[in-house]
Amino acid sequence: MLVARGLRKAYGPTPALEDAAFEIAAGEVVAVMGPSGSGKSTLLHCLAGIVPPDAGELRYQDRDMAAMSDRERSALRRRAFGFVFQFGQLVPELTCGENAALPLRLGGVKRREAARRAAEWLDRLEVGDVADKRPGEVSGGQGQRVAVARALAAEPRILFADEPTGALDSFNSERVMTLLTEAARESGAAVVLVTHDARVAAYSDREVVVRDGRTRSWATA
Ligand SMILES: Nc1ncnc2c1ncn2[C@@H]1O[C@H](COP(=O)(O)OP(=O)(O)OP(=O)(O)O)[C@@H](O)[C@H]1O
Repeated sequence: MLVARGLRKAYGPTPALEDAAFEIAAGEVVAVMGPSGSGKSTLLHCLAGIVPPDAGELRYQDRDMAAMSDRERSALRRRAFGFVFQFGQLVPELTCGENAALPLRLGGVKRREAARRAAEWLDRLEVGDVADKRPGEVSGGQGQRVAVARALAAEPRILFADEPTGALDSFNSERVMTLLTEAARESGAAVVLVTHDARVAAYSDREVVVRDGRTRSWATA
């Protein structure tokens, strides 16, 4: 579904990626691991078309992402990609239900239908009861589940998750990972999961380790 070869990216004199490779198939969960500063987030940002690599090949469903215009790339991100970050990044002025419906609304889905689909996903993530609350009124674990519901409600082909449980205790972390991977597998979405936590990586099918901007891949034990 997504294939990258020979990715390079430097921030000024600092190399972040040097000859990194990556691939992921539909329904696969791949953990990206490695020490702090090794290039994990940069790899995720390049794969998601957020940061343009300096060199290398990047193909989504056999389409060259480098050859796309900025507009095509952002349409692809909106339509086919979902995102979850360490801190849910919910919009504080909106209720959790409105937050979960937001990507659907931006994709042109009518308000009532978007609300219905968002509510279904909030229920699946066990946070249906906080739909009318604002993010400031819910716990970290609940907020993160809302963020996962928001990402999955839009039915992305690839979910990019950067330390999605980094701010959670171990109970919430395991629950969020279970719900996230179950939901992704059911919908056939691929998941690119950046984490430094081996317990989180254990939910993946395969691990890619980044060291000094270079990648190595193997099956999760
Ligand atoms: N926007 C930026 N401007 C300048 N340098 C950057 C930028 N983003 C990352 N870097 C540098 O690129 C290298 C790789 O960073 P990256 O964030 O990809 O690592 P990481 O493996 O995700 O780290 P962490 O686990 O600490 O989040 C580091 O040396 C970092 O300082």
